[in-house]
Amino acid sequence: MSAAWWQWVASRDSLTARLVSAGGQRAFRVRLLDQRLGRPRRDEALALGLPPARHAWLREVALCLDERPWVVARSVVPLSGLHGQRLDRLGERSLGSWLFRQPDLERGPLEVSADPAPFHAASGPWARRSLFRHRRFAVLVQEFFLDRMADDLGLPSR
Ligand SMILES: C=C(O[C@@H]1C=C(C(=O)O)C=C[C@H]1O)C(=O)O
Repeated sequence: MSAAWWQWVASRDSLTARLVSAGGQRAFRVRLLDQRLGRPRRDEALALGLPPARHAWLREVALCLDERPWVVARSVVPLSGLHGQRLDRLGERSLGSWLFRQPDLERGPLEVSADPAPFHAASGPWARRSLFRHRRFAVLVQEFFLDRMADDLGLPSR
């Protein structure tokens, strides 16, 4: 991985905040692609330690700068840790801006891959995921960096 991509992929603070800052004059927007109760994929259930058929809250978004998606993300939240948090009300507000305001937030190790997003057609160089915990609330956040981000920021292709 190039050093320029490492800066993005290995960062552990809010990606939303980093995108806003890197975007400069461009307008940041979270575009909601889908949110529903459903079955996580097998690898997601494993990462969360959930029994295979257990339903979870699924949220898929595109993080856009001037309406161009730079990152697409899919988050999976086990229902057992949801106590009154209305994630469906989040809508087009960033999950990160809520998450990073929570006290006692813990973030697990980042897992990196070059897998394409299974829910979006645009391709990209890198993907990563990590588990956030805040008391009993847990969310697996999976972020797929897209080629468009590399083009707009003049980053190397990988
Ligand atoms: C986890 C963060 O939030 C971002 C916002 C997301 C959303 O709104 O669904 C999803 C993934 C993240 O990239 C972050 O800012 O680091």
